[in-house]
Amino acid sequence: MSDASKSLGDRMTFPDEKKLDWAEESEEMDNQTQTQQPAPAAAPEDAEPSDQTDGASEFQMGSALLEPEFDVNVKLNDLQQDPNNPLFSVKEFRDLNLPESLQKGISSLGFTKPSKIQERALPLLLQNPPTNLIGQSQSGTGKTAAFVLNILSRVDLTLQQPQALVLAPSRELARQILGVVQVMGSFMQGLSTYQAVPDPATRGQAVTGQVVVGTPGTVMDLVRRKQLNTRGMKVLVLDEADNMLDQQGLGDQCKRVKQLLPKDVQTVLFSATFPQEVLAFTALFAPNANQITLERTNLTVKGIKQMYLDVSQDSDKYDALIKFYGLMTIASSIIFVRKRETADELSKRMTSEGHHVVTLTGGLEGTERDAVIDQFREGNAKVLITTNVLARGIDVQTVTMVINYDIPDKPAPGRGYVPDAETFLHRVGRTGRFGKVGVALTLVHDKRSWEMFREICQELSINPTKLDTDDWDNVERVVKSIIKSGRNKKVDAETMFGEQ
Ligand SMILES: Nc1ncnc2c1ncn2[C@@H]1O[C@H](COP(=O)(O)OP(=O)(O)OP(=O)(O)O)[C@@H](O)[C@H]1O
Repeated sequence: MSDASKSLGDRMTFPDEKKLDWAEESEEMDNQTQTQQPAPAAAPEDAEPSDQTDGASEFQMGSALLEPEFDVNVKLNDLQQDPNNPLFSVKEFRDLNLPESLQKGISSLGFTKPSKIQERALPLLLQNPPTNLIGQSQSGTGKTAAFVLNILSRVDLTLQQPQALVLAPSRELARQILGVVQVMGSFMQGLSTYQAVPDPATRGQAVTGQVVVGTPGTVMDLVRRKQLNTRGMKVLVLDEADNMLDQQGLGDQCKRVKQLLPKDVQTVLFSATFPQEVLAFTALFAPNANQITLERTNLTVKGIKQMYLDVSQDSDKYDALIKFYGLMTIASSIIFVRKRETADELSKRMTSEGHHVVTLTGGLEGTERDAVIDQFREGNAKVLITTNVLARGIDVQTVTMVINYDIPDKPAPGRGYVPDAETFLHRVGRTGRFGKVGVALTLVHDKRSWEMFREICQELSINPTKLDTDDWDNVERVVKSIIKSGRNKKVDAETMFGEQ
């Protein structure tokens, strides 16, 4: 029996009781369903969105985790020929009726064929009169290009006023999306953009950019101070929409912003996750929307190889992490922790031992955050330690490993903290992007963390491979073979996809 085909029970056995600290801690689219609503005869009245919110807010190992570009291209071609893969499409970009300038923009980004979400969402987005859309597809499958192409095809270059607004949950994601707008629109003569994130340098300026991308709080401030005129807005996009609408503060701001836009604004919501309870009120935010949704069992990205390290206690996590890094070459990696303090502590410790790491948390100033993420994107720093602030949307192609140093959790009314499968999925989705292979490593250190991880795995139908810290040579062998199986495009379906 291959490792991949063992049952969850076989592969996720309880850690050795002797090692446990039992104390509780304080702290594809063939399966993708597409529902097309008939286009409303007249623009629908904006329903008041529900206020039902939940509160919250070159280490070296035979270069195992360094992918040669050629390999990746060959594999991408193969994946895009496989009808069961989210990157597959029947159509070519030229079949999507996009203007010549955008075809050039697409080529300049190096895209040859659309992914499924692009192929399916774009015809729905581009139809007239415009209709709302709720679009779901796995992490790293090209949702950004889908909504950016719609926006750019609707911008009237003769009008120097804001016409489209994209809201994102973090400063880094807003900056990244703006970058895509700029490259994709680089052949649209006269296109102007505006980055609406906290920035003392632009305070007080009137916004004239045709495409505005920002975070909800800053956009709200700009509208309130009458710097951003919303009258000419034709498209509103919420990226990571489930997260935006599910959080008390962010959700309220998004709703307020929407109320200030023209009633017939095309509302577009994208995410890799739309939990059932959130879908109900996203539908109120984007009434009569066409919907492209995924079955819960299809949310995981097959190229992301799931593993876990079972250590004895919380205080052993650090040594295990360092040992793991010592084994291999990792192009770039992201370590997710629960709290800022852990990020700072980990960073101090790793730095003092000669590792080059950078840290990004909500505790930094905007300009510091920009400097850190830019350093990481440019490859000047290979290890990024962060909190959930960067769990969603961030696209850095060189990231071959994501580490869950702490297992993601969320508050649940009356139940304290419960495992957060959505955040897990978004975190690990920072690797394995658009057909690349990546590794997601989760650290488990006691009964509670093990149970949380098991719940997440069950919810997402993940069958992770256990790495035994008693035998590091074997860890190296296991990791190598798992990655190799993901790389080899000729491996049988079970070996490649059977484990998740
Ligand atoms: N058609 C395409 N061909 C090749 N590469 C593409 C294509 N579309 C998008 N990409 C690339 O795929 C990567 C992931 O795209 P994107 O960031 O839009 O994913 P996403 O679906 O929004 O993911 P997430 O859910 O994590 O936000 C980007 O680097 C993007 O440039």
